[in-house]
This record gives sequence, C-alpha cells and structure tokens, in this order.
Amino acid sequence: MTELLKVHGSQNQFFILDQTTLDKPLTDAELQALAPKITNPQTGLLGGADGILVVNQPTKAGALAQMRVINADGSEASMCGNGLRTVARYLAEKFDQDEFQVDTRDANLLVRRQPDFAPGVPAFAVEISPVRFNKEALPFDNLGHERLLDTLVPEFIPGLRFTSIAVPNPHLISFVSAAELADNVLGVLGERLNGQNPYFPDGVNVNFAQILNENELFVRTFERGVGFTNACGTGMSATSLAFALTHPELAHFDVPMTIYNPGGMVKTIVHHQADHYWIELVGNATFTHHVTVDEAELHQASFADAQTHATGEETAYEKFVADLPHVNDLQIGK
Ligand SMILES: N[C@H](CCC[C@H](N)C(=O)O)C(=O)O
Repeated sequence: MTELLKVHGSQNQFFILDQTTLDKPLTDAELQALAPKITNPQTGLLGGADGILVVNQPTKAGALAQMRVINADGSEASMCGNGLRTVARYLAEKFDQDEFQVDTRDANLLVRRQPDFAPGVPAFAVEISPVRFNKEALPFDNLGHERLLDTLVPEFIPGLRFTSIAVPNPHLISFVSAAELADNVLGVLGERLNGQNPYFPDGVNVNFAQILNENELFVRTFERGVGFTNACGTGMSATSLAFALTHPELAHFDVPMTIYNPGGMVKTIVHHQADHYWIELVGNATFTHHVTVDEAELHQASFADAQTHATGEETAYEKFVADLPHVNDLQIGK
C-alpha cells in the first residue's frame, strides 16, 4: 500500500506523491494520466485538487529531494510556490530538518520552517527563483514588445496595463480596481491566453491584483493548466515583485508584504541585488488528509479503493482565515 497526502497552501490544494516510497515509480505517462482523474472536482479524490506534487530523489547536489509539479490537466510546470511550502513541511518531518534545499526544475531552492501562522497552522518560507523578464524565459509573440512592464496591451484588455515575469513559471500581472478584480474579465482573459492564441503558445498564469495599502495586495489568479485557484504562490510572488517595480512609492524591497487571496493570506519579501531578484514566500503548509491506496491502482490512474483519513488541521486553518480582513470581501471559490 502507498500513502499520499492531501495538502494545501492558501487552499491551493495538491496531492503529494513521494515516488521514493513506491516499489516502482509512476512513469511520466502514468502521472499525466493520473493527474486529471485524481484532481477532478466531481469525480476525483476528496473533492479533487489543483495538481500533484511529485517527490523524487534529488538530481542536483545539495538538495534533500526533488519536487516536480503536475498541473490538473497533466501538464508539468517548473515551479509551484504554495506547493513547495507543503513539500518543504513533508520533507522537514520525513528527515527531521528545518532548513534545506529542494531540487526544482531550474534551481535548488532554500526552504525554512517558520513560526506557526496561527495556532495549528504550520508555516514555511520558500525561495522563489530564478526570476527572469526576457522573452526566452517567458515566450510571447505578436505584441511588439521585448517584455511587458506596466505596458498597455489593448490586444488583451483595452485600458489595462500588464507586466510579464517568469519565476521561473510564466506570469502576467495587472493592477486593477476592486470591480475589475471581482469581474469575470480575468477568467475570460485566462481562458483566452491558455487556449489557441497568437500570444502565449505555452499558456501563462494570469494575476489580477487590487492595491489595498502600502505593501498590501489582494491577488486573484487564473492558473495555466488548472483555471481559477484559491491562490497561486508563484503568482503572488511575481505580483509582489511587479508591485515593487511599478509602484515604488507603495511597495518596498526587503520589507514584508501582506498578500490576501481567496484562500487566505501569505507574506512575501522581494529582494534584489543589482538586477538579480528573488522572492521569499511565507505561508501555511496544511495537511488535510492521509490517503492509503494500492500502488498497482495508482499505476492504472485508479484510486477507487483508497482509504482517506482527515488530519483535523483544516479546522485550525479555517479559523485563521475567518479572522483575516479582506478575504471574506471577495468570496470566490475555485
Ligand atoms: N499552474 C502553474 C503551476 C502551479 C503554480 C501555483 N499553484 C503556485 O502555487 O505557484 C503553471 O503552470 O505555471
């Protein structure tokens, strides 16, 4: 039998599959077959999820383990900020270490246990890096720009300004009004730029942010390979950097920013030395369920006989969110 964990960071929900515990790791094809089935909100396991976080032996020296990110549609992403916090907690408990590096596609990233965000709400800080602005990192075509930095792009939405940043997965960011944030214009643009389109051949995560105050945002994200999620860690991190770059009077480097989202709240700290940028993302790492399933079933993308057991942590997380300002203003579930 094999154990999976159902987890979330800011209610961005995942299954963690530690391939090192299997007799035979799932192949890439098997992972791509399993993801859409187990994450399906109607027919998936435990109400579905936004993807699978796959743990393997490290491929880079210095890392404790590797994390791969499989989106709900089976596509693979280079990074997942909310997911990395939950994998960091899983590895911290597995290896009894509180600070180490995790091997992600483009870099070993430093992760560190943090004080609980609230009673019963464990928290981790994770490095979001590498950060790139060029078209090699974030391929887009037919816009007549080498990069987007608070750029008017009438081809997307007339009147809105956009910034493009890869962290290293691709993000498009626009600072909008409360009305635009709640409107479905984000969903329409997200669907468009992740379908057949002349601009983003590989799709892109689209983030709308409302500026609440100095160093304080509300961010809503339409994710590549998933759709609307309750939060996107790399999205909130990229948006924090865009905030510091485009609104220097309101957003400061090396100072914690508070980022609200439909699933809760995280802190980000944007750092730079010359033109090298990186972001610290600090937030919850909640384990909601233990799942026991026959390994042979997983290879067949089946989980019909899975046994699930709630950890009880969700109650503490929901109390944490209930006490937050702003989050309940914009009730947008996944
Ligand atoms: N959908 C994203 C990957 C997951 C990122 C998100 N869940 C996060 O917390 O950063 C992409 O295809 O780039």
